[in-house]
Amino acid sequence: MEESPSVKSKDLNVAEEFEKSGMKRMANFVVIGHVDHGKSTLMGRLLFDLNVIDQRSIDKLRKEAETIGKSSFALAWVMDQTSEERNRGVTVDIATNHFETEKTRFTILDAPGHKDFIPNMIAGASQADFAVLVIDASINSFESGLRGQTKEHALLVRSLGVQRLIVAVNKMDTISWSQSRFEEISQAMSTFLTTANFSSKGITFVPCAGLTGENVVRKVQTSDASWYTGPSLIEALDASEPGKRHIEKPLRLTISDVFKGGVIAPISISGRIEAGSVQVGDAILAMPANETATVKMIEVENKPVDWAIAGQIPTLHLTDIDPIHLRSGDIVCTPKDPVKLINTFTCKILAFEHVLPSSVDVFRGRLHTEGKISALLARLDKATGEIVKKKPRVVKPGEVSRVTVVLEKELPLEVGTRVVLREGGNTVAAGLLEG
Ligand SMILES: Nc1nc2c(ncn2[C@@H]2O[C@H](COP(=O)(O)OP(=O)(O)OP(=O)(O)O)[C@@H](O)[C@H]2O)c(=O)[nH]1
Repeated sequence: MEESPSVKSKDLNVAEEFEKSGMKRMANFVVIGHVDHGKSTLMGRLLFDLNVIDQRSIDKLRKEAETIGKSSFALAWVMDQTSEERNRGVTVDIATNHFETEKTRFTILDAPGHKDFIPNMIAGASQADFAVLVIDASINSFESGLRGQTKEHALLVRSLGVQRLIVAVNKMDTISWSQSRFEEISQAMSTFLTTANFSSKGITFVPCAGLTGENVVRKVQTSDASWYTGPSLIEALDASEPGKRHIEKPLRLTISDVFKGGVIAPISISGRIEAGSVQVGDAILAMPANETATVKMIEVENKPVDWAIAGQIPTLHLTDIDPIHLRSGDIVCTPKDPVKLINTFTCKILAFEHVLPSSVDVFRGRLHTEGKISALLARLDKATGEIVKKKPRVVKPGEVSRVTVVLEKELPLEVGTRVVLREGGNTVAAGLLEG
């Protein structure tokens, strides 16, 4: 009789297997920016020019787009795949797509720009090694984006641990590839981003036009752009070092999708492994439900594999669990070293708004609960983390402080987890759990 996969792959040393496999390095990036600045079009163009999608599919999309009078949306539709998104013309959830260069296997997490969808963006950003911030260079658009989501998104991804940013200064075709406009935008963004704790080494500005494809994969040809000698978007992406993989740590996976009633197993989940690894046959623990399950099969990018490691976004087909215990946003961990459920913690926050002891919604990725900031413990020096003032009365936007948060419902949280605090639909602060 053939050995079952669970016996075959049990007790592999996944870190060693990974070394041996010679697998390409992996990088996940999130695409952020103000609504309509061209995120989906830019990513659609990237996939199209890298031959990830063929001309026939694009023609089909264009035809469909024309029937509803939105032909310029065809490229964006490559990313915004669901019909709900098409009808509304905005991205409503995280779309993932893959492509590769000689060096790297990339996963694009396309986050929506619409204001109401910030929780989804938080979920995307918490899975990202770096971010592509798309800015519409055309007259007035950059400025209105700055008042809109451009700054908030940049602050959010930074507070979720993203250190590297590629700023795609997009729609350059609408301003005849104006060097002075590109420089004006780069200058204004640099000033803002360095005060938001990005190091200037971690930021690259790339002028491009997603709609025409100039300087995305193809170098820009027009003589208007002869002043530009820097990288194309794909070159800038390839030059980005992915974050460190925590393969040796205990398993932590955040569920982004749950699929019920599959052929392989009654329930399947997918999500990014933040730390550790998982192999076929493993027992896992789902939190906050605190229920165990068995991994029957693992797929990465639709191919069955024996194991998956930190940085990958696998689908796990599970048995021995009631599907009601698994929801998007939940955490999967190893029962040997589980993440604990807690209802009080201290965290270091970066304030986006004035922060006072008050009620807040606390997000860990998509998982969230109501709670309150019960105490402002100290204001901290941004660079050194040292205490500047004990028990401040209020924390101002841009300041870093240590606060105590009390939750109404327990959440699976541990030291080093990123949380976002929101109030009445606005992000007031983002922070790092300290204890
Ligand atoms: N001229 C020009 N138009 C562009 C370019 N890129 C995008 N557009 C247009 O800008 C509009 C918005 O583009 P999208 O890609 O849907 O923008 P988005 O940022 O993904 O929007 P959301 O998904 O709603 O957040 C569409 O009409 C695009 O055709 C560009 O490089 N040049």
